[in-house]
Amino acid sequence: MYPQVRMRRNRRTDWSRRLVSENQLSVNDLIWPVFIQDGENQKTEIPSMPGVHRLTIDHLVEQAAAAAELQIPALALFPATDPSKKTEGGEEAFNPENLVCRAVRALKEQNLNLGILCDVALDPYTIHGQDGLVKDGYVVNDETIDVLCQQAVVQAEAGCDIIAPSDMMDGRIGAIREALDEAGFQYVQIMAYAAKYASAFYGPFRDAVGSGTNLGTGDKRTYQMDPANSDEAMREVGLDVSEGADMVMVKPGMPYLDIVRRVKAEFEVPTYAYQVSGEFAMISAAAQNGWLDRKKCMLESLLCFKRAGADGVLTYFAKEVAEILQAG
Ligand SMILES: NCC(=O)CCC(=O)O
Ligand SMILES: [Mg+2]
Repeated sequence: MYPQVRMRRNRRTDWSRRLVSENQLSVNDLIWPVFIQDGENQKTEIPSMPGVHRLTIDHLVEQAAAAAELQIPALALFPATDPSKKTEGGEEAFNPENLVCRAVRALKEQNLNLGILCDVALDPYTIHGQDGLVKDGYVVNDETIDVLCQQAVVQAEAGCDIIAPSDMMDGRIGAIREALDEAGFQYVQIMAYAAKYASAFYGPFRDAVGSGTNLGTGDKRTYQMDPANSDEAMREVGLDVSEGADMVMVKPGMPYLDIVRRVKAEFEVPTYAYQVSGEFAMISAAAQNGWLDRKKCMLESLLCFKRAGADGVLTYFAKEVAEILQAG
């Protein structure tokens, strides 16, 4: 067709590039994961996530107000549990006075226009670092679900807006939906970690919440998905949607954009990607070395989630990106 067709014609000027642009990143696409710890007026640096800190509740409240001001729609809370509170059965998960419930109540008191998302899984609370109860070396499904339902209900009681089961037990979405409804929380949303892979990209997160040392040389391959699989992700998402998930998530993000694309195309439900700690660490570390442009790579990686079909992204860059987007 050349020279009649010249693809470069539309790319020649800034205004034309903007005119033909197919996707955009907006502040409305961001969910900000935040690490929390016990204590007062403390921030603890996470060495494998440069610039990210674990915050005590007072600092969390400040950061949440800043996030709401920037119009970030939601925050996801991740507690670093005091090791003395970890047990074989993870009972601290359903203690209404646990760190995450206290943090949610403190945030809700502020009446911010900001959704609060809490994970449901036992890994922050167990000695072995697994997401469920362990019997004879195996993470047992149905017994775990009973505990997850209790955890979901105490989090909803504290004021959590979005319950996000990240455990990958079979059947937990339906069971948690029923438990929430029975407890009177018909309007608490569920974002299912529907296609969560057994990934090596979670390393820095486990440093941040302190579950890595508990997990040791263990892994989560009997419940999280094999990175080799894609059809299986469609079955997982289909089940979670049929059990009542309001939104679904694919995790990790960048190496799994094909999964995001398939989920959005096949199910047409609100679909999110989690740009996980290892992805954050890669971009941050390369930028610190002067090997990548931090701002450009951050924005490009997030735009690409949108192009793949994600309706939003959980990203540790959320606040930084929101500041850039709001500045125009
Ligand atoms: N359930 C939450 C996570 O496991 C986050 C993983 C990460 O950011 O690496
Ligand atoms: Mg599943």
